[in-house]
Amino acid sequence: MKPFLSTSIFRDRRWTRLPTLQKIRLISKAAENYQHSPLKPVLSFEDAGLRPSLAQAVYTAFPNVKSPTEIQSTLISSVLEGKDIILQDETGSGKSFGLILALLNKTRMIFTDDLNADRASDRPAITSLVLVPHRDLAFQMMHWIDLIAQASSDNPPSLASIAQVLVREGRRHITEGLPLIRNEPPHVLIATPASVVEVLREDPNAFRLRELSTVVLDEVDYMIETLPLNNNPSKQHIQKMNKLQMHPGPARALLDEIYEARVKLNARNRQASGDAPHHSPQLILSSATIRRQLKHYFFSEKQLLNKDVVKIRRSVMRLHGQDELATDEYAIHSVISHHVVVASENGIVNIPSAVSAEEKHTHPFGFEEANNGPSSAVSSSSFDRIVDSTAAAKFAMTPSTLNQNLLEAVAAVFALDVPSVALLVIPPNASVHRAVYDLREIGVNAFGMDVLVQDRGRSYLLQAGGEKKADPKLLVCTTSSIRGIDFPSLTHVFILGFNALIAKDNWTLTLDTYIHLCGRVGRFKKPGKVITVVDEKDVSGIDKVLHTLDVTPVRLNLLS
Ligand SMILES: Nc1ncnc2c1ncn2[C@@H]1O[C@H](COP(=O)(O)OP(=O)(O)OP(=O)(O)O)[C@@H](O)[C@H]1O
Repeated sequence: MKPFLSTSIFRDRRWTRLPTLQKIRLISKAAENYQHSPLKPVLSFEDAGLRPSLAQAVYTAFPNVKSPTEIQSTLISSVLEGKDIILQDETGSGKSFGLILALLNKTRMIFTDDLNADRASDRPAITSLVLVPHRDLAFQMMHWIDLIAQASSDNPPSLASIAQVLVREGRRHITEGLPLIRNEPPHVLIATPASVVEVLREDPNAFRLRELSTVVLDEVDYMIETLPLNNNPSKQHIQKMNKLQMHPGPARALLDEIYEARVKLNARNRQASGDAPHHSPQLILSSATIRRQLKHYFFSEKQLLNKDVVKIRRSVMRLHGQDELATDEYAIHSVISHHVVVASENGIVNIPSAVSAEEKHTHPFGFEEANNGPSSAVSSSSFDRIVDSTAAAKFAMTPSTLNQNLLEAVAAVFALDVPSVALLVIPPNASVHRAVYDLREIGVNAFGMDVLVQDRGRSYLLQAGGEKKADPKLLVCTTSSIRGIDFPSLTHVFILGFNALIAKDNWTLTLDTYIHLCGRVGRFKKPGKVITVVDEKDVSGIDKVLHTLDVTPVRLNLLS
């Protein structure tokens, strides 16, 4: 038998042949025609299809989780029926959580190897591969699974055989986790696409992708880059398209590899009779923001999906045309209040277009009591643990590239308004270490976010309350590690350097970035504040984003 991946990009780095421009221009009829699945009524997790022992462990591990949402009911039963799924609902509605439960419930894949005529041996294989955009989301999912396994009363197997994470981690070589995966293949492998590609390049037999039962792409639109559909593309647009096909990125490359057979079958069957049957592995795409261009990629350009895909969605905020739900049903309009602070040498003020909270009828916040006075001073010894002393010495000698007026503004609002924990999101190319250093220099209790470290994120993965703490924390991260992160006790998101988040020539992407950043609060309809801190030249940019999303900025009274 031909060794798996022997002619693939993982070994010799040859890329798939470029589709013609004409093909790219075709807008799929299949993508336009497929139907939404009717949502199932909310019953219990057992009724949705979870084993009673798994459902019981979920109730014990997550006391707030009492029954599935409509979306989760429909999702769990569709996953268990083996259907391809597109899952789209607003941020914080429980998509990832529902997915993990459904995957844990799937039957474990076991293969029988014929060692010789007399002896056959059963070999457990990886049942589901969950692809996520960054390591923190992988570890967050792993944490959920760990809690469920611990709460399980039916003597579960080792955690490693239930789930493992494969991501790039500091100086650790990516292949270091491989022996464990080989010896004890997990039921669910959670990985970033880049780490799977990297491992398979080094060892094409590291794991058998063809034996997978399910492949999930959570935050799919972040991992599969697509360009807006354009029937009259400019030269520049065509150049970008060609570049994307020459350098497809790890998620695209991995899907090409896993679904090679399905793509061929679909192409043949569509020519013959219009649609193809399912071909394993089951493919699940999930995000709050799945736009037309991405569907076009899966249905037309790659022919990975057919119209028999199950589309599960409740509320999708459309950027063009009519929304399906009343505006106040979206968390972004109802429970999240949006603020824009303009910082300059002269101080900080509200954006001119902001209205008062009374005019906006904002949701009353459960954390009204302001934390007056500056946040606790940071001792140099605790500082050394967070930014190592060599880095600190270097930072002290070099000017920061971060705008200090903006940092001062964050520090002021943080000190006056944040009861327990807030997130500060900085542009993808900015240094988290440097931002933490600069913030600590002005007295802010800042940490680089890391869900593996207790006081930098791990302890916030479960806490529900937004109660006032003596030493509120500011967790700093970049836009590339924010997707899907769920800190139930988070009340504030600060966004810095908004200009760097504006995607030139891709307005939808800019809007989606804002939607996901502010989606860290307002989760499961809990109130939260998003505070974008800009300098004067970026006022019109953020105004345009808010206006397009039908969001009215609210004045922060503490500035007046
Ligand atoms: N049925 C439920 N009842 C109560 N809480 C739930 C339920 N399902 C999920 N949650 C909680 O909702 C929170 C958000 O879940 P999750 O991260 O899965 O949302 P998401 O839709 O994937 O968000 P994003 O789009 O930002 O990735 C989690 O804290 C989870 O524990």
